[in-house]
Amino acid sequence: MEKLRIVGGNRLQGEVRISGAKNSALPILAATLLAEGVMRVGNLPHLHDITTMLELLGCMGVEVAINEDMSVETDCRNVHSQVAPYDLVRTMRASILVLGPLLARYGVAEVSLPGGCAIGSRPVDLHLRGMEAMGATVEVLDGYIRATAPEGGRLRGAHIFLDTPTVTGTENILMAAALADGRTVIENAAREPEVVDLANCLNAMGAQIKGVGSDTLVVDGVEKLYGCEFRVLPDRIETGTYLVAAAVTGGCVKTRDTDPELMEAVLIKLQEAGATITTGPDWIQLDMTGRRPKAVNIRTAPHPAFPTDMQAQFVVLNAVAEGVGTVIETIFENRFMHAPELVRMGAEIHVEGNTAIVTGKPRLKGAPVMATDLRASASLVLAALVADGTTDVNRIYHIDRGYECIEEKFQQLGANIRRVTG
Ligand SMILES: CC(=O)N[C@H]1[C@@H](OP(=O)(O)OP(=O)(O)OC[C@H]2O[C@@H](n3ccc(=O)[nH]c3=O)[C@H](O)[C@@H]2O)O[C@H](CO)[C@@H](O)[C@@H]1O
Ligand SMILES: C=C(OP(=O)(O)O)C(=O)O
Repeated sequence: MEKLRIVGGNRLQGEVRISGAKNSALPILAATLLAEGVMRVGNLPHLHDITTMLELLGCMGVEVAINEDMSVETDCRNVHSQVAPYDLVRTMRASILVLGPLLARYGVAEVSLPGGCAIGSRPVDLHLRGMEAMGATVEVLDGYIRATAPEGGRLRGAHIFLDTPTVTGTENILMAAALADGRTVIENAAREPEVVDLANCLNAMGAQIKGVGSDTLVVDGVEKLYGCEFRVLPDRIETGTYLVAAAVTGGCVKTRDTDPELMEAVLIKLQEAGATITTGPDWIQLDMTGRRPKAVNIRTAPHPAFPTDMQAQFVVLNAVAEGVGTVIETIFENRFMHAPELVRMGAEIHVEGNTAIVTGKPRLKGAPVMATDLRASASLVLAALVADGTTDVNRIYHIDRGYECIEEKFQQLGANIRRVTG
């Protein structure tokens, strides 16, 4: 098994290129199922989850051509299956994103029910209720969601109120509504930049979506969507992770090909921690000038508030900061799996329910640690970068789901990090 071996203590300096956003690329690739003609998607990150999504599309009969610049071309002419099998869905929950497009375009979908995962139970009831509101018959049988469009094979527009602004739920309903008969209104919709990116892509394909970026999306269904060229937006979570790496090591890092407008809540907290942030249209630089960060209080909530996908990284920031920081996780019920591993590295963290109280220590100590989910893994890498001695981060397949070339990018910034086997 591969692991990352990190010797801590180097102050990170330099520039790093930010990849396309995983959480935008995945729904956009699923949306290619809706296109008549060839779709070309650019700025795709080189990640396991992207490979899994391409494999999933491939097993349904989508023809996928990968270009050297990591853009892909998809052609749905020969789609012969509307099944998302367990073996692929279990490795990537986001496979659920094919449900809406399959049902809208082909009138049927059979998608393995994604199970719970380390961070929480993560039900998909709101996705299913949305499809039912649009007239679909949905049943869960033998671990599979089996959904069928009403007679005539076309979903109907509907008024849908989401109990909670689910990100992939909003995306699934949006894709289904784009080809439905009539108007769909999605209220309490998620407003994450990745939902906006998908909506912009669908509109470029010929969809009629209004209210993009707000919590009320109005979709007038069209009969056909067409292929187009679309470039995925930059990954705000990858950007934030490299900025926190600079902050905890007292360094100065410029993230390139990113977008400061996507991450206001995170940048405000980094400034509160004592970092000097400068930005341009497509870059963000964080300079810590060798100082230790100050502890900050964090409360995760749907966009535009502080993102849950940056929570673990800020627990590490607080773990090495001056003072005490309170971190409240309101999105997922079990997203503090990094805390016990960080405690093994000398951090002082007390978790009670959805709150972690983190008392900063001047130093952490290297140790073998185990990653349990994607952002928890990233947080362990950040802790290792600042810890005394060597840390082995095990089970890094989680990291490879979400961070492109992580060791090369950190090496470029002066970190002592390498991938080892065994
Ligand atoms: C591929 C992708 O984009 N993943 C992101 C997406 O996950 P994902 O879309 O799975 O997360 P959701 O926004 O759906 O989850 C938010 C909350 O809603 C609950 N819920 C969700 C759906 C549902 O049908 N019923 C229900 O109760 C969930 O359990 C959770 O408590 O948004 C999360 C929250 O920003 C991020 O952490 C993930 O990185
Ligand atoms: C939780 C995440 O991803 P996923 O929804 O794919 O599990 C994440 O990107 O942090």
